[in-house]
Parts: sequence; C-alpha cells; structure tokens
Amino acid sequence: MINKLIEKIRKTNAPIVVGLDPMLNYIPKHIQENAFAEFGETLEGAAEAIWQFNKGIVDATYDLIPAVKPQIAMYEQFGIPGLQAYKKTVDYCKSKDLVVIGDIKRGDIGSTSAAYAVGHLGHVQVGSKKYAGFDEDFATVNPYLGSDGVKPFIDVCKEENKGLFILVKTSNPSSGEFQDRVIDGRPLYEWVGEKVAQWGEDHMGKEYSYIGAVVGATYPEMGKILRKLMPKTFILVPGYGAQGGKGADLVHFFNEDGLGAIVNSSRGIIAAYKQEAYASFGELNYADASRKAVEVMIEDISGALNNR
Ligand SMILES: O=C(O)c1cc(=O)[nH]c(=O)n1[C@@H]1O[C@H](COP(=O)(O)O)[C@@H](O)[C@H]1O
Repeated sequence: MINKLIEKIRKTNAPIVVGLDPMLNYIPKHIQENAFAEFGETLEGAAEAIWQFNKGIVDATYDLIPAVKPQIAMYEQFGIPGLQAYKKTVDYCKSKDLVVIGDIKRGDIGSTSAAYAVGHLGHVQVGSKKYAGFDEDFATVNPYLGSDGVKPFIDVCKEENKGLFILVKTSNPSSGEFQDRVIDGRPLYEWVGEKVAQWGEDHMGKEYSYIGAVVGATYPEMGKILRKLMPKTFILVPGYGAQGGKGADLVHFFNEDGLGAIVNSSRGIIAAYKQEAYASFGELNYADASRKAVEVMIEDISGALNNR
C-alpha cells in the first residue's frame, strides 16, 4: 500500500490527504433536510446526511488527490448507523481508487491490538470463512503501550500488504506534556520516532516503509529533526489549515526526493464553503468549494517545496 500511495502522490503531484471528518454542523442544510425527510431526526438520519455529504466531497475531489483519511470518532458518535456510514465511505473511496487511511488511533495489550488490527486491516475467521471488517488501507496507531501493543498491527500489515501511521509527535497544543519530556537526554518523541523507524525496517516497500509516523504540522522544528531520524518513514502530517499549519512550515517534513510526507487537512477542505475565501460558492455548491480548497492547498505545498 505504501507503494500505491507513493505512485498516486506522483501521479497527482499532490502530497495531500483530505480528512473526511464530518460534523453535522458542517453539513449544508439541504443535505440534512433531505436525510431527515427520509429517516427523521434520528441516528440513521444523521448517518445518511454524513454519507451524502462525504460522497459529494469525494466526487468533487477524487481526481486531484491520492488519499483520504476518515476519522472514525466523527462516525462513532452516531452509533451503529454512524459506523455504517464510515464503512460506506471507506468502500466508496476505494471504488474511486483512493488510498484510505482509517484514523482509528488504536493500541492496547497485544491480544486486543490483534483484534483491532484484524477488524480494520485484516480478515476475521468465522468458521471456515474469512471476512474483512472495515478494510482500510492504513490505520493510525497509538504506541503508548509499547512494542507488544504495536506488533500485532505490523503482523497483520505484513499479511495483508497494508500500512500504519504511528503517533510520534501530535499536533495538539498539549502534546508536549508527555511527548516532549526529556528521558536520558532526549525528548520522548525522538525515542518513539527511532522505534517507529526500527519497526519499519522489517516491512519495507520499494522506497519507504509500510510503517509510517504521525508528526503534527504545528511543530515544524521537531518535524525537521524527526525527518532525519526516520529517513525511510513516511510521515502523515495533520494540523494544516484549521490548526494553523501552512505550506512554508512543512518543507522539512519532506525528503530531498520530494517524497516522505503527506499532509492532511480536514475542516479546511470539507467545510471550505464556510470560510470567507470560498463563501461565494454558497452552501449548495459546498463540494465545489472543497475542490477549490484542495487546489489551493496543493499549490501552497508544491509552491513551498519548489522554493526551498
Ligand atoms: O492522527 C491524526 O490524523 C491526527 C494526529 C494529530 O497529531 N493531530 C490531528 O489533528 N490528527 C487528526 O487530523 C485531523 C485534523 O483535522 P483538521 O484540524 O480539521 O484539519 C483530525 O482527524 C485529527 O484527529
């Protein structure tokens, strides 16, 4: 999958991911009204609205981008119908040949991690048959429980040709509270980054490892250090747009080959029509506003990379 991701980044010339993080308050009135007319103001109605909203965005952007990242919490809040909308979104994006990064941020003791890994990336055995549960291409993993909590994910990735993005330095304001703590002379995120690079060594793709890292766009100096520490690790970089990250901040997340990072924007793309810059599109044309926001993001990042 890392090979496919790289191939698609090269083809689209767009090292970006559209984050499909639908909140009801981003969803245009007409979509909500249609969904509620059919299913009522119910969890099913909400799930239908988020699915229709996502479909509009995917249809308007899939030819420009290599990948999407649905964040499962945004679906889970609507219970089982929400999870059905998540699965429908994953399948639809795959039918459009997009690489799907399931943002599930799991990680537990080994046996429990194994179940998460099977459910999201692998096949579960039922009697004599095997079934894929969610079937994303990549998943995000929280490494806090250590190697035995991560290994089951890596094992399933090897069997299934899938990949991971493991949290190394997150984009949020409090991420330093634990992640920046200095241990034996180095911050914790460096220890984790080094470990991610090691885990990745025995699951290499053609150019980069199947085992990637997450490093927030909001910490560009740390990104620069981590880039050097993990040369063969692909970095998922969230925090662009709504959290303040800009193209110029991101150049050091990339290697000299112009690869090595993929930048996510969720609210900045899916709720673009609510921003002043794209307000002229109007609520009805929300998906066209998202397409424009993708074009602007690609321009911003490739411009910054060309000028470095
Ligand atoms: O793993 C992630 O994707 C992630 C890690 C991180 O450090 N920071 C972070 O914002 N994310 C996710 O990236 C997305 C960011 O959304 P926006 O701020 O709307 O672009 C959300 O789905 C977050 O859960």
